[in-house]
Amino acid sequence: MTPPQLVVHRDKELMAQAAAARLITRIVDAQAARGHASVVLTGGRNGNGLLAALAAAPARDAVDWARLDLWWGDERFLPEGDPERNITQAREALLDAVPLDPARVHAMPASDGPYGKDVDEAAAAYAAELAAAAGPEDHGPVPTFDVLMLGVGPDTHVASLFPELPAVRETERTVVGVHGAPKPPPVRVSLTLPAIRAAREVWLLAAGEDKAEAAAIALSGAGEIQAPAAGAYGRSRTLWLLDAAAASQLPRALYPPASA
Ligand SMILES: O=C(O)[C@H](O)[C@@H](O)[C@H](O)[C@H](O)COP(=O)(O)O
Repeated sequence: MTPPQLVVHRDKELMAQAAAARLITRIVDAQAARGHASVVLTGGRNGNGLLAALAAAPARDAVDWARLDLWWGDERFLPEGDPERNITQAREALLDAVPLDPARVHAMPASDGPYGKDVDEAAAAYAAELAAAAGPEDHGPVPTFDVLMLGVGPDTHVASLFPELPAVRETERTVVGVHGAPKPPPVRVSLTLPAIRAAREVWLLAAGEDKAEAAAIALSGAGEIQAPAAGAYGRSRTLWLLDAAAASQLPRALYPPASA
């Protein structure tokens, strides 16, 4: 497990801009090193705020968008094009504005897609797509994502892994169907903790006072079943990107003195 590093920004706007700049650099570096990059997107306001900031950043043109694979950490199991689907929101915030290769945009299945209402089938299909994209250099049935982003819920959930629900206990499968999520909609598709941990870098985004308790709990040694965010870490880096409000309840020993 890579111990979390914390970066605290003054407010959520600055956090989104700085994270967008960081993501551009990370993608450009990965493309220079390996010819392509892979990023896992998250739903939620913070993730979409980052994408909108990226859309507005002039440096976005430094990215070779056609050599970028996009995956999702979770999806709300709703019909294609539903405004509540994470991909619909990501398209609006950024994806429609950049020249991506559609074959590299790995949407999670919709509830009116080939698996119909069967969310478990849909999850298995996404797991198969991930496995097909993994190469011999990867460590298992999931590609080594360059950056995997996660919003953090006030209850410490990440992706659609909610405290104590079966999905957060999954140790074998890489993608699961989620039933009865406390955040609407109740039916979702989610990467599991083992899939999340295949990433080189995991970035957790938390802004606002309603995230302060969750950040403090997850960063104070809580167990991952009770606090899923505590179980989200990357192979080489785990980065918490916070605004000052979300950092306000962190134990003093953790709070980076030079920031905010
Ligand atoms: O589908 C979703 O809702 C998410 O992927 C979810 O895990 C989200 O990232 C958090 O709930 C934080 O959301 P906010 O950034 O809006 O607080």
